[in-house]
Amino acid sequence: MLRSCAARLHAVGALRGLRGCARPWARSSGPAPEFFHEDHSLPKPSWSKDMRLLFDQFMKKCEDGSWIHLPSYNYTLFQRSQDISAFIHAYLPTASKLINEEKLLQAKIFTRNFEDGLGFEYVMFYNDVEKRVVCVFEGGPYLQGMPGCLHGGAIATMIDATVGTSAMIAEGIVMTANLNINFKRPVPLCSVVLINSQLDKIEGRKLFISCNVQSVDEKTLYTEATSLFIKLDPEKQV
Ligand SMILES: CCCCCCCCCCCCCCCC(=O)SCCNC(=O)CCNC(=O)[C@H](O)C(C)(C)COP(=O)(O)OP(=O)(O)OC[C@H]1O[C@@H](n2cnc3c(N)ncnc32)[C@H](O)[C@@H]1OP(=O)(O)O
Repeated sequence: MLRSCAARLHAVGALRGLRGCARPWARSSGPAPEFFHEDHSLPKPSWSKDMRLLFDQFMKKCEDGSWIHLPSYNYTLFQRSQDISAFIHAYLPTASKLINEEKLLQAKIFTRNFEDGLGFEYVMFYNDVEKRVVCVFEGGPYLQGMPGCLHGGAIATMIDATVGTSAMIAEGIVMTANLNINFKRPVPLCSVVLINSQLDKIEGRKLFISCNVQSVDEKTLYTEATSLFIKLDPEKQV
């Protein structure tokens, strides 16, 4: 069990471009530039007290191995242009005709490219036995929708990132096919919330993952969501 979990996390690491991880579609290998390796899921001066407290609580749970802290980077999906190109041609051949590969070199994960404390601050933890990913998330002032509230698109983004991480850990290269969200209460801007995801079932290439967003004291249920992810099949020519 531990070995397969480690293998899947290794695969997620590969998706995130960790140094030394195998990338089966990659045509080249070699060291990545250092800036790829700053882990943005570690405490920063901009984090609130609640964010730090929850980070510490989950890190404590990691000590016996039941939970795993998932690192997070802000760089492009892959380290070299050949890798990007190989990935897109293997998995997204139809889309590849419309993609400007030069621009791809500037691509970054958009949740990780605001100045510290202004946008998406988050850290995720994974429990293999329970098939859960929990995200501790604080949406900064640049994510405002209605005055004083977090933009619904920002909430949807973080739900997608959380359930997407769960799907990638389970099955590797996946895409969101369906994301169904009920916004039940507005999320106060700059408050910390817990995004709890649960892998419900896998049927062939389909992964069903549910999710909720709660206040830190778990008294307020802000959002509920269900999602469907599809494991990409290179034979299908999406
Ligand atoms: C690789 C990532 C690296 C990331 C690096 C790390 C960074 C950290 C990131 C954190 C995580 C972020 C996660 C973000 C993830 C996105 O946001 S992805 C972006 C948004 N999604 C998209 O653009 C997907 C667009 N859609 C598609 O490309 C295609 O529809 C799909 C989803 C690939 C499926 O196409 P397909 O492989 O041809 O599947 P198809 O054979 O049609 O259907 C397979 C089955 O699924 C069912 N199905 C398909 N679609 C649906 C649907 N919408 N509703 C219900 N059933 C459906 C079919 O009915 C079929 O069922 P069965 O007949 O087998 O029972």
